[in-house]
Amino acid sequence: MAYFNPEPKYEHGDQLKVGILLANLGTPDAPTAQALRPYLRQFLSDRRVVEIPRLVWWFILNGIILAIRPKKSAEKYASVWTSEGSPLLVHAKKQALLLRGFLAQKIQSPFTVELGMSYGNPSMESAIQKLKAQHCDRILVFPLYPQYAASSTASALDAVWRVLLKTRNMPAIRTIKHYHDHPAYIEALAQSVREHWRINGKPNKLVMSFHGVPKFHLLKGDMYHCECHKTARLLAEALGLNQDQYVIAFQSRFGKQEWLKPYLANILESLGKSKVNRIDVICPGFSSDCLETLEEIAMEGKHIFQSNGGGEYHYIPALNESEAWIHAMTAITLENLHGWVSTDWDANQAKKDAEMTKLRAQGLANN
Ligand SMILES: C=CC1=C(C)c2cc3[nH]c(cc4nc(cc5[nH]c(cc1n2)c(C)c5CCC(=O)O)C(CCC(=O)O)=C4C)c(C)c3C=C
Ligand SMILES: [Fe+2]
Ligand SMILES: [Fe+2]
Repeated sequence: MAYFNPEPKYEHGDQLKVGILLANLGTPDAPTAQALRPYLRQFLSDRRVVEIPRLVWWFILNGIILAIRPKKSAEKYASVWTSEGSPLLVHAKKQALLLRGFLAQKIQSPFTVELGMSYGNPSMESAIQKLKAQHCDRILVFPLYPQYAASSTASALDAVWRVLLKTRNMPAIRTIKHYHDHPAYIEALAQSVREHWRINGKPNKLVMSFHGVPKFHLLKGDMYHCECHKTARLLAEALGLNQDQYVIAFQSRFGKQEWLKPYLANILESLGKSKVNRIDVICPGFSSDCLETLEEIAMEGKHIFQSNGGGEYHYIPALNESEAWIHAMTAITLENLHGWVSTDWDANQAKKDAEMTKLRAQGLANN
């Protein structure tokens, strides 16, 4: 079998395009143990996700985790699965469609948008092949993680590089590292909170929960923790919250190692025990609702808080397809496409420049 992927047929004169590759984590194909096993194997074999010596980890993964977790996780997935499929994939597909539509209002040169996942389907390979088939010679990779983490953002990029290693005619590549402090992203979050408060009134505390990672990632130079804190501070500022009105927490601890603290479960337990009347929980690091938000936060989190004596518990949905978020995605994309596409701004500018040139030639303009 050939090592390199076949190149699409190219005729002289075929139009070259810019490709925008939305990259996300991925999800199982079905909420069943059979579908969970290959998904979890691929996910948990990623060295960026689990950094335990390979041989030791091989025995733990195959002997213990893949024997127990698929069934347990499948039950959790079944509780959030929709008629259209896994929430993560359903939202990611809609975001890709909407982004294409919003960009079409702004970009005047040929472009396209595809979605690729680090684990599971649609794979990064299939996404890049679709871009190549449409003659994309320049690709912007947009990982849908606001805060950079080696275990999420860099894993998505690794998946892209693995495909490119087998590509003969390499496209030019640009990548977006993060957008944790982008004003349009912060504003999209703030708008979703304000809208929730307009309908439901305000809570006693806003809990901002981020996906956790092992603590040693931070100690070894992964700045994810700092970026989560910056997002939280900017969101609190946008909402006019003082430090007593919000708290930051990290969720989804996996395994026995120490992870980033405070753990969400401990925060919810102590807020419950303090008999707090109402808390709202938002997950600013998740651009789409998924297992981690709909099951762990909206269901499990509520149970922890209320079984410890807490009152009302509101989960504020992820940004999903909100207009402000698609606007933010559009802004972030356009900022990273400078020089690769012509926008309506460029076209207007070109028109103005042409008019000025004409006026100057006629001696009518002074500057
Ligand atoms: C084993 C360690 C894990 C690290 C490190 C990790 C980092 C990390 N994950 C996300 C986002 C998501 N993770 C999701 C599911 C999920 N995460 C882990 C483990 C680690 N994640 C597992 C084993 C699973 C699978 C589900 C389960 O069996 O519990 C999801 C949801 C996917 C879905 O289909 O809905 C997301 C999203 C980030 C952003 C991150 C690092 C910052
Ligand atoms: Fe995770
Ligand atoms: Fe989790």
